[in-house]
Amino acid sequence: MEVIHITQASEQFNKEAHVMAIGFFDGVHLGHQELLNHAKSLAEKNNVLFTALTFSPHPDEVIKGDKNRKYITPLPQKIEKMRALGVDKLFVMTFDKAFASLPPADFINDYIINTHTKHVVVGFDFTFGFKAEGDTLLLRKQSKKQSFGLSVIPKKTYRNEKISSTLLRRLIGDGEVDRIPFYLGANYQVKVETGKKHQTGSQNVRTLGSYILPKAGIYFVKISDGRRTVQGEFHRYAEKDNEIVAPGLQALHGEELSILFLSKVSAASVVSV
Ligand SMILES: Cc1cc2nc3c(=O)[nH]c(=O)nc-3n(C[C@H](O)[C@H](O)[C@H](O)COP(=O)(O)O)c2cc1C
Ligand SMILES: Nc1ncnc2c1ncn2[C@@H]1O[C@H](COP(=O)(O)OP(=O)(O)O)[C@@H](O)[C@H]1O
Repeated sequence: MEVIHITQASEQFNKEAHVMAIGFFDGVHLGHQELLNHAKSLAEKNNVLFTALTFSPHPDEVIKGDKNRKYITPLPQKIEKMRALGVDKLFVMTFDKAFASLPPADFINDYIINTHTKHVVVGFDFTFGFKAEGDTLLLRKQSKKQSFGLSVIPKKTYRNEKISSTLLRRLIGDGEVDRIPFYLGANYQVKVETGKKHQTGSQNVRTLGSYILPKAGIYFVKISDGRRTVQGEFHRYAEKDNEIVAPGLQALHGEELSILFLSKVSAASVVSV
């Protein structure tokens, strides 16, 4: 997969025919996966490239000044998930004030028509352009006038709730990590770097990226250094460095580990320790 960072609002960034999925895609959850898989099968059927257009940072960082925004998948992890789903080219558009003020019609001309997009795939609630004035109805109208194909993916739900990055952020924040796989398709994973070891056997860790972390508490996790995976604990503190307990894993200072959140240790078992 090729990753193409775009910073110029009307730069010509692609010359080959392609089917393009558009969205922010934080988490690349099961709703996003359905959309991306649809784009992939259309691209394969038509023998053209499968591409995705995403943004960085999140529009809210620019529009609402939400500077310390946390993500389910910071950009490097989103890139890895896109690669795994078979995206041929990933366009990462820098979301800045200039881009945010682009009228919907200009977005269609500069990013869909001028980049040789044969078909666009978005979800039912996709919005775009200045003040988010563009929607799927406008895209449908323009797709007929400007001769590009359009698929609008219906809402994917789980137990009558829309699978969304907002819901996932809430579940992670509330520590309900055992419910994450129903929406994300996998357990929640974060990358950390190890720090100081304590005599009790625990070790400080700091996240490698702007991840959302579950609320303070103790979590059952799987910890991997890329060679070995062990079951352990993640101790999430509100006011001091987070720690892991990873029996059998001899992590040095400054090692990169991945943490897979399985469940929250129950309040009762915390008390009995
Ligand atoms: C060209 C362009 C301009 C945008 N301008 C605004 C804006 O002025 N205000 C806003 O709230 N969102 C704006 N957005 C963000 C979109 O409404 C939307 O959040 C973004 O395209 C990601 O779509 P998704 O959330 O469906 O993945 C803009 C998006 C694009 C592509
Ligand atoms: N549950 C879902 N079902 C269908 N499409 C979805 C779903 N969730 C998001 N999408 C689509 O995926 C793209 C990215 O959406 P985004 O806003 O990043 O996700 P979310 O709504 O989860 O925050 C958009 O085109 C959006 O309409």
